[in-house]
Amino acid sequence: MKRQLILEDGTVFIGEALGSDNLTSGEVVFNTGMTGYQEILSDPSYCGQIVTLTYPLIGNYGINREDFETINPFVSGLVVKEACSHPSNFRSEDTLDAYLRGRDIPAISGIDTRMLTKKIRQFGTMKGAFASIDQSPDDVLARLRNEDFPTDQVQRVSTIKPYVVPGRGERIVLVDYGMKHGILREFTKRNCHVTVVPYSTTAEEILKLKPDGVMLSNGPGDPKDVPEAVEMVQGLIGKLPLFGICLGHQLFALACGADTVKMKFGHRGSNHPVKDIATGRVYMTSQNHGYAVEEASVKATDLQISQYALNDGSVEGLYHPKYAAFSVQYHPESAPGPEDSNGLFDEFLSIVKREKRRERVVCQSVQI
Ligand SMILES: NC(=O)CC[C@H](N)C(=O)O
Repeated sequence: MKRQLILEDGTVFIGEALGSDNLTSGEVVFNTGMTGYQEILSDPSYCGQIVTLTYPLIGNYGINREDFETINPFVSGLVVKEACSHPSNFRSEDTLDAYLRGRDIPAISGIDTRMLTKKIRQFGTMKGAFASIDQSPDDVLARLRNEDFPTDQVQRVSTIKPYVVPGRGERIVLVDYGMKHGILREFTKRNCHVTVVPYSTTAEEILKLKPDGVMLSNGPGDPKDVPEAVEMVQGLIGKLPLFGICLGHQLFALACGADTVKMKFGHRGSNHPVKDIATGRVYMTSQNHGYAVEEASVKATDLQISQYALNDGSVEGLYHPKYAAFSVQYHPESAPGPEDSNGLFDEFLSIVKREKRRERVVCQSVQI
């Protein structure tokens, strides 16, 4: 069965229907990873977006139990050149099409994804909608042009209640703005005692939990749509060690007085080179973001830039010179992608332990 993908600028792609028949709309973005479609589909940061995968064959290793980044996906749709219907992998339990249908995610295959990607690169990300073959593109366009991007994505994807993943190590509060489970895995792998809390948790509530450190997760949408999170981060800086990833990095920047901007087409892929200024080392990183911290705005704050993207020079890392707090725009938990920067979790935990020791020394001297 044929299906249409209609872009806000009037471009109409006709391809084959794939996945659910629940025809959605969303922001059309592209990801250049050669593998990792299962992690991409289940990354909550794609909430409200239709993801085009530039690698031409998708679904060839199927869908398995282990590679999900969340159980309930939030992506609005998927666009591929060729969808494989007969996957071959020892872990495969489902086809891409069956997964998409089961999770009510519409998709399209058989369109010129290179042309679509070049359009987005040239004109920037834009809205798009799936439509059945008999729908008039003009009607769909009229509806699409009147639609606003939602601003409540973080609220939609965050956990409703706090929950604990017990461990004998450091006590970490993980603020869930749309957390990829890879982040949780990194902490549990290191024996941490993790309390996952909703996006709207206040600084006071977090301090009451007496954690040793706080992790600000990734998440969908514009960081400026979650002012309560910025306020919460402001209430924690200097009181607890902080580590921010992606949306968490942007919230940390806003909390310190820097600004964020929407990028033309963002960074989404598994091979984005990032340079660390202090060491000169280049890391290949996994990325998925459409906003970035504006470099000029950082200069007016206490923050220091630690890393830059080599492709476009945008800010990729920040740290606070006075307090134990740092952040990165990319994904050190990878999933999918390279694990070059995985050591950042160890670095964070060694900062957490150092701060705990320092506090103990201060407490002992106060008692004396
Ligand atoms: N992966 C993320 O956390 C994305 C952050 C933010 N939603 C952006 O697109 O820039």
